[in-house]
Amino acid sequence: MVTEVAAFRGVGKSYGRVRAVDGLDLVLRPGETVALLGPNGAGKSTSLDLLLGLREPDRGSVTLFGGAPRAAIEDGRVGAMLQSGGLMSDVKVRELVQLACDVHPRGRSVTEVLTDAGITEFAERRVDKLSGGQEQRVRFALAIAGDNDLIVLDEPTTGMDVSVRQSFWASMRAQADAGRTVLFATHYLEEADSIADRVLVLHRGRLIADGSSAEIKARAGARRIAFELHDADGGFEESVLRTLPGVQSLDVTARVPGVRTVRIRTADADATAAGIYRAGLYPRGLEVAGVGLEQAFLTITGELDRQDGARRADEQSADEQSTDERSADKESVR
Ligand SMILES: Nc1ncnc2c1ncn2[C@@H]1O[C@H](COP(=O)(O)OP(=O)(O)OP(=O)(O)O)[C@@H](O)[C@H]1O
Repeated sequence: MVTEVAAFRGVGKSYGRVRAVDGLDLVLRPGETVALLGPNGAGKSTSLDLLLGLREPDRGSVTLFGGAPRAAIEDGRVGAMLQSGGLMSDVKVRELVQLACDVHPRGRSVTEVLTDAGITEFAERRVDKLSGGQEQRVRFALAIAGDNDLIVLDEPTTGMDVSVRQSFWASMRAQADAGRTVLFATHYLEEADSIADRVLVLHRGRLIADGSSAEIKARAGARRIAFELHDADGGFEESVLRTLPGVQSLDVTARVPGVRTVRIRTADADATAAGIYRAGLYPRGLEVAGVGLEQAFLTITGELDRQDGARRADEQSADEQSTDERSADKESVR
């Protein structure tokens, strides 16, 4: 029995000199709701195109349900909502959705699909009279027009305002609750955080994190500590705070006379808190909180950028050194 919904094995895809996907290894399992998160140009759309058989990898292999992506799509096991491609415009929403249900090998009832996508109220409207957000919901309806095992959505909430976005998330979650595997690409960390049970972070075509959003936040390691220091409890030097163990950044404000609010970002909240007391300070209203997914994401990608920068500098200095050595060799030959 195949227990993999999808698998990328050593996948690479370049456009000329741009490596859009660079050595991707990944398995999606049945019933997961997976967010593919990454900044612009990270390789999300290319990965989804490869998964759907719309592009061929230069290296490695991509399988869907253990076989070629196209075979799974022809069998009606996959529904997709992509960024590209227009909708047929001179038809009503209901007619378009009906058509999608009719041609799908495992088509569902049009009434059910309209309800699940939350578009019944504008089902009689012509497609070319819809707002951008409504159009996105119709695209979603087309992706769920059949009884698919996998639903792939590329930035589905682009163009939706906040309230529409939240009701759309409920529609996505309902698909996952019905046992379908859902893979969606997004820029919105909030979306990944609240819907996905697994978050994949792509950066420059590479998978740099894979876990629950809680695990990804924990990997970034940082915590925020906030408290007040009252002059009445004794004075303090800001340098004492700066040298506490684990401190990554420090912010001290004095909005009320005699009271300083201290905010610390730390790699080790326990050590920092112990250090505060050891320094003889009396922190009032001490709070410790984890960082959000956004901060975790920035920390992880920032670390990689620094590592890449350091590697490039090393490579450059190695190149310069070998050029120097070659020149020295030439000198000695002369
Ligand atoms: N058809 C193409 N021809 C040339 N380069 C391309 C093509 N499609 C994508 N790229 C490049 O490949 C890289 C990855 O692009 P991709 O669209 O997969 O990323 P993305 O994470 O989906 O970005 P976005 O969030 O902006 O949609 C980018 O540098 C992009 O400019």
